[in-house]
Formats: sequence, structure tokens, C-alpha cells
Amino acid sequence: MIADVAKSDKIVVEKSTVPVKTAEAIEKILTHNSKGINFQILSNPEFLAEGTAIKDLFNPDRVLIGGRETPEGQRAVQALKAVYAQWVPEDRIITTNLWSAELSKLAANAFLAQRISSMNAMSALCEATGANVSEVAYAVGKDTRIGPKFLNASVGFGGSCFQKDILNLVYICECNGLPEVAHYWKQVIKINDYQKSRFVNRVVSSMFNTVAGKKIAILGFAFKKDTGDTRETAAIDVCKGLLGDKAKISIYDPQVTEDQIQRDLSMNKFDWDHPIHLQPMSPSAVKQVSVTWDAYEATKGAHGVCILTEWDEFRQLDYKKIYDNMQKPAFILTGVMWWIP
Ligand SMILES: NC(=O)C1=CN([C@@H]2O[C@H](COP(=O)(O)OP(=O)(O)OC[C@H]3O[C@@H](n4cnc5c(N)ncnc54)[C@H](O)[C@@H]3O)[C@@H](O)[C@H]2O)C=CC1
Ligand SMILES: O=C(O)[C@H]1O[C@H](OP(=O)(O)OP(=O)(O)OC[C@H]2O[C@@H](n3ccc(=O)[nH]c3=O)[C@H](O)[C@@H]2O)[C@H](O)[C@@H](O)[C@@H]1O
Repeated sequence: MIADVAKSDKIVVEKSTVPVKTAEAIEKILTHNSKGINFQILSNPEFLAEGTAIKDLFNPDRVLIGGRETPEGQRAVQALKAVYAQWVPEDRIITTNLWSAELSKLAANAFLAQRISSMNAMSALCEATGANVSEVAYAVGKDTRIGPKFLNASVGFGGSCFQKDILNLVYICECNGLPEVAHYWKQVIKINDYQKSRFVNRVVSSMFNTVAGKKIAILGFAFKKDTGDTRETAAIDVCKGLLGDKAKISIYDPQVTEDQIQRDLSMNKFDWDHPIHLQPMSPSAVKQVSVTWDAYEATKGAHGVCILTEWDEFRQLDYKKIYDNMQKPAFILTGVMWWIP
């Protein structure tokens, strides 16, 4: 498409997270259709996180630009660097070769997810031994070589990127004859899946080994606070697990609509990943699920409450009032570590 309309030399910038060597494929396609026009492909992966996109844009930890190690490639790198230099300090703009830039993005997400899975694995051991995972995370994170960020144990990481990017990395490792490395990174996903099912098992076992017919309120459905995005949210797996055990579910999330929740709970695992026109036409609402716009309404008459997203407003809730309006014995289980109500 770019080759069709380009009338002069162009720099084409990859922003999406892509398998290593994608720039080579783009380069080949453009060059074969170039009609004499020169194309330089750059890799400039995006590092913003949802909920903090504007802050991350204005004040990035780093900007990464990868290009060909030829004079033309380096000129293209400098041209893009000049754009960012309008608002990003030069020492935060890193330039590398194309493959380092493409791989660094996958590596960064894999490292972030790995920290969460490490902490989540530790949370299982904490529960078995009487250690407190918040205290362990705090003590571990005080080591300046480790640092305090991304050590919050949770019900499992979600979002559209961590899982897909690690699977991407695993695939690249396998294609390059590195099964041991592939196996290593796959464990990050396996622990994440384990954490979600462990949470469901914990709910069921706490509630006398059955949730059949019991009302369970879910506070938070988005994959993290400050977004309405539900892609790969741990809440889907937790709700499906509880529904599988015949619970009745009442959900409140400050930003996610009932329609979205019903779609997520009625679609198969990877249906959401298809373009909208290929998704099931009108998924039937899941009958045992109700969605409200009020946390107190959601929790009224519930046998159990599960907090699955770390929304700030959940800190301000009147938990005495919630408890008073629940069936007894009442259970509150939190899948987020930031705070304990
Ligand atoms: N969402 C985020 O916060 C961040 C996303 N990224 C990366 O940015 C990219 C886009 O992310 P989102 O906007 O969240 O995803 P998205 O799913 O909202 O958008 C992706 C778009 O690409 C289209 N698409 C998919 N396969 C295609 C193909 N083969 N040819 C042409 N179009 C195709 C889809 O139809 C969709 O419109 C991804 O690579 C993601 O890893 C990077 C950093 C942050
Ligand atoms: O490539 C991407 O798309 C982006 O993926 C993540 O950003 P995002 O998925 O928007 O959100 P995160 O803040 O990373 O959270 C991801 C998941 O991890 C969970 N999490 C995060 C931190 C933590 O300590 N514990 C934890 O369980 C969150 O609850 C959430 O479910 C990365 O943080 C971004 O740098 C990257 O650009």
C-alpha cells in the first residue's frame, strides 16, 4: 500500500510489537514494489502502558530506535531521533541495530511479566508457609539491584500484550532451535495460568468446598485500573472458573460495560482476538451473571466478594457496610496486593 502511493524516498517506522526480522520482510515487500523509490525501515517499539499513555509519551524512560547499519539507515535513525529530541532528552534516546530494537521490546515485556510470575509463584509459597507476600516483596524490592516496581502479587497478569509477546518470544526461540530457552519463558505463562486457577480453587475451598448456587460478587473486571480494557483479563478466567462450579456472579467494574462483560464470558478464549466481523454475532448473555453499576448493589446478599482489579475507588468502599449486607459467614478474597481492605 505504501509502495503504491509513495512518490519520494520514505522512512517506514514499525511501532507495533513484532517478531524479530519483521523489518526484513517489510523491506523486501517494499523494495520489490518500489519503482525506484528508496525505503528505510526503522524499528521504534512502543513502551507505553494502558492507563498512563500520555504520561509515558511525554516522559518515557527511553525511546528505542533501530535501523540498518548503513549510511542511509543511520541517516533515517537520526531523522527519527530528531523528532523525539523535540521533547525527550537525548540521553534517553537509544539507537541500535534493527534486530536489537525488535527483540528488546519482546525482552522488556517478558522481563516485566517474569517479575510478576516470580512474585505470584512466591505468593503460593507464602500461603503455604505463613509468610506475607507483601512483606516479602517489600524486603526483596529494597535491594537496589532488584528495585521495588512490578513486584505486586496478583490474581495473574492480563492485558493484550504480555501473553502474546511471550508466546511470540517462545515461538522465535523454537524456530531458532533453542527449545530450552523457549521452555524457560513458557513457564512465565504457565505460572500465570496456575495463579488464576489457584485463586478459583482458593475461593471454592474457603467457602466450604462448594460455591454452587452461592452469590459471588466480583469487584473489578478490567485487566488493570484506569482502563476499560478486558483483553486477557484474569477476571474472565476467574469468573468462568466460578461459573463452572455453578456460582451466581454479580459484577461491578467502574469502566467495563455489561455488554463487554457478557461478550467476554460467552466467547471462546481466542474469539476476541479476531476482527469484530469474525467474532460470534450476538453472544447470548450468560444467565448466572448480573452486572451492576454499583459496588454495594453487586455485593448485597453475596456469600463472597472477590476483588480482581486494583481500582483506587475500591479502597474507599465502606467494607463494614458491605459485610453487614452479605450472607454469613461472609468471605472477602482479594486478588490484588496493593492493599488489604
Ligand atoms: N495497547 C497498548 O497499550 C500497547 C500496544 N503495543 C503494541 O501495539 C500494537 C497494537 O496494539 P493495540 O492497539 O492494543 O491492538 P489492537 O488489537 O487494538 O489493534 C491492532 C489492529 O491491527 C489490526 N491487524 C491485526 N492483524 C493485522 C494484519 N495482519 N494486517 C493488518 N492489520 C492487522 C487489527 O484489526 C486491529 O485493528 C501491538 O503490536 C501491541 O503489542 C505496544 C505498546 C502498548
Ligand atoms: O507492550 C505493551 O502493550 C505494554 O505492556 C505493558 O503495559 P500494560 O499491559 O498496558 O499494563 P501493565 O501495567 O504492564 O500491567 C499488565 C498486567 O500486569 C499486572 N501487574 C502489574 C504489575 C504488578 O506488579 N503486578 C501485576 O500483576 C497488571 O494488573 C496487569 O494485569 C507494559 O508495562 C508496557 O511497557 C508495554 O508497552
